[in-house]
Amino acid sequence: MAEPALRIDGLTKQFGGLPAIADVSLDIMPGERHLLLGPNGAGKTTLFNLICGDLTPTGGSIRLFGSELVGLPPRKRTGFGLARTYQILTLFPHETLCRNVMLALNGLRRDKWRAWSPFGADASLRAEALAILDRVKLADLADRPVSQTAYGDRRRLEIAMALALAPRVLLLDEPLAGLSRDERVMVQDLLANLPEEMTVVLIEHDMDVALAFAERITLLHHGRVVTTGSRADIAADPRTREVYLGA
Ligand SMILES: Nc1ncnc2c1ncn2[C@@H]1O[C@H](COP(=O)(O)OP(=O)(O)OP(=O)(O)O)[C@@H](O)[C@H]1O
Repeated sequence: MAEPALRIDGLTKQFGGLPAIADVSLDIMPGERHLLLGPNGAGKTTLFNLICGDLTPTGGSIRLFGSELVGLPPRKRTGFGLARTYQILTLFPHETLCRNVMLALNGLRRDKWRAWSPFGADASLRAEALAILDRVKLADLADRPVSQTAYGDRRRLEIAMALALAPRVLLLDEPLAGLSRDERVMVQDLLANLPEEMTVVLIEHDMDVALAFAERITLLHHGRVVTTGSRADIAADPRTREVYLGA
């Protein structure tokens, strides 16, 4: 059997005495579209924070294509092929959209400190950034500062910056939150056309979108995995109803 893209084993995170993630084990296979489902406070964002290194687990292991991530700083994890978007925007507001993407691309380049090639004048880097902005239909706004763009544009820019990292595993935290109807269609279309080999883990509260996208689903509740399975498995499982209805 192929090696999982992401193998989480016995993962635990306590805040004070309370476990936000409790003994979570989960395999996500290469190219899988995986949805993390669960009511508010279930631990979905905490799990993302642990995977990308914004939080340190109390115990357990997280392997990306066999390499242990626990103990590595977030930048190193990016180098292994991991990228994420945040519910809270993390952009450089006074830089243009194009320069934001160039900065993301530049972070991957080995020759980033080449003193004789001023960053802003790097034509190939700019062309690459423009191509990525085009994928999220933002090429028209390339030279506008982020601070002068609408919320929906920023959310799409954030996805563009994650794509600029050419990730093998992409974590998307509510990519549709706060978007207009047109923008939602645009992002849904973008999600549907991500490279097949890219593994995507999604947190999304819009069930229609989430279920249309995901092949496998993990239901979390109180920081624990209740069940993992296909859409049909999760829909038929009485525990799904119990978790959502608090029965
Ligand atoms: N930095 C923190 N300090 C203390 N407790 C935290 C911290 N971050 C999360 N928690 C707690 O961990 C639990 C899980 O929160 P988390 O944000 O991961 O849930 P979630 O499933 O992403 O919820 P939502 O759907 O509302 O975003 C909650 O009880 C939350 O209060």
